[in-house]
Amino acid sequence: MAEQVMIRTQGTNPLHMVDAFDAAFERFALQAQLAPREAGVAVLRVTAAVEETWMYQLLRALEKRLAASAPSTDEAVVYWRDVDDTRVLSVGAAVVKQVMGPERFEACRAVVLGTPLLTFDQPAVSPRWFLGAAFAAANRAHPWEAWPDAQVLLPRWTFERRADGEGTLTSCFQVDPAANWTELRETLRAELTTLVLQGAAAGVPKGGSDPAVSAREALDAREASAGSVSGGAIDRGHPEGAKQYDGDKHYMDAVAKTAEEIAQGQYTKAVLARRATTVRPPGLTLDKVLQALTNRYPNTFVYAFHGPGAWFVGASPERLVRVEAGQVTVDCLAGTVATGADDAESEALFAQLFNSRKDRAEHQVVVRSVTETLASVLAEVNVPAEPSLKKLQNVQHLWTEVRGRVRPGVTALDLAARLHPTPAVAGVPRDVALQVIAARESMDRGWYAGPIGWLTASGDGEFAVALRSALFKGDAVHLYAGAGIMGDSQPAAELRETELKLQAVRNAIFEEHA
Ligand SMILES: C=C(O[C@H]1C=CC=C(C(=O)O)[C@@H]1O)C(=O)O
Repeated sequence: MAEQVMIRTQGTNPLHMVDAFDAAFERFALQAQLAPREAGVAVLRVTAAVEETWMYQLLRALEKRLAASAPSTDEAVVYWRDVDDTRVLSVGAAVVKQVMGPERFEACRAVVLGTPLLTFDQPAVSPRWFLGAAFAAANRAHPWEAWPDAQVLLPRWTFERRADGEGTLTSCFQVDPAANWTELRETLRAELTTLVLQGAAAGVPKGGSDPAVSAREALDAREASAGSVSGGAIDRGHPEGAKQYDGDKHYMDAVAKTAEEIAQGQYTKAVLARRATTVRPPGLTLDKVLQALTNRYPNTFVYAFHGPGAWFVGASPERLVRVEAGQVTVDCLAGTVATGADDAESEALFAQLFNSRKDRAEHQVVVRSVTETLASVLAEVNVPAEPSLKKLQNVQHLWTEVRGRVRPGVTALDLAARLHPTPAVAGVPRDVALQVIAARESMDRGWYAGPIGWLTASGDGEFAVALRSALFKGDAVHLYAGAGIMGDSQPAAELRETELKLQAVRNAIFEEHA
């Protein structure tokens, strides 16, 4: 039996999760049979020591498994790490809905609020639903073919670890009054055991560490260790892969034309983005990329969403909205300058940014629009008089944190749907900016600059704007970045700015070559 096998780890034996879950399941099944209810999704949560290393290793094993399956396989896997350093890894789906069309957020909301959840815990457990969405509901094009306009997901397994080390395992699964509890228990137990062992096995340091080693082999290999995440070797022969820019000249022409129209007073602001495609270094695993992103950009949301044949990965500095117990927080992020070689240079550069008329105007457009959008749905809105600094490893931004109190019944998703797309990624007026973007970018943004994050049926949740992101598809990595264009924008400067932003993910990919 799995629980009798010693899995040697640096921390806690991850198999304890199976026993904790099993005991909770037994209690749940008993209560459910005593108090039969309608069909719905059962929610079980147990306290569990979820090791960070094990999470990365499980992700590595899952990536390997998904790469070996059909290219269209869109099995749900989400990694999410927030600015408070809570890390979440979810696998599988109890409920998943992919939505196309402009009513996508309403459709997702209906799924979340309309799914009956069964829990006997007090207070009731309100599990995280993950949601990811494209920048625009549009015909998807390369490299986003087959990706939905939005996807909402109630994971089957969610492993969570907070910064203070507290961890939980949450399981969601369909039940009905006629459920065969014995069978269900066996099925879930076997699934969880496989996941736990896949995570442990991905760290086995035997002869080059093959993450594909199966759970069964891991059981046999009693030496299994959940130790270091040394990962696959990166081909040092390709320092930056075959770098290929999809049209620098095209981008600068688009900026020039847009700035001219803005200077003529046709509209106020538009954010133009571009894509750069690079070759994925052979042997590079996503867990390494996520670790590198977290180390480099600790004050960002680090994420990985698995979708049809690809992974959407990034480290976003911008919170679209957070709702927690009625408190709302929204980031306004716009206005960018490079980080200097040392603190003094960084401060001097930030002072330039702070005093730049163009950047302050670009920033203020976002603050005004966000404040106006929130005014009608929040009971109270607080806006600092001046922007402050959001400093990242490679860039610095003007940042205003808007706070408020939500009116009853308004959810994090409602606010995200209203705010998206903010002028930090679209422009002002919104409809004109969206037309300019569609006409000038000549690419599909896909999920870049869309809202990604989580919500619960009780209305809490947190969404980031999916910036500093890349789509990992086959051996290609498609990186995305944009810049806010104003009437006095200089094409070469905006190109440089997007280049700095593209480096966020590129540097994490190639850091092994530094
Ligand atoms: C559109 C992006 O950044 C936004 C967020 C911060 C600063 C921005 C800027 O200065 O243009 C953008 O509004 C991106 O990273 O692709």
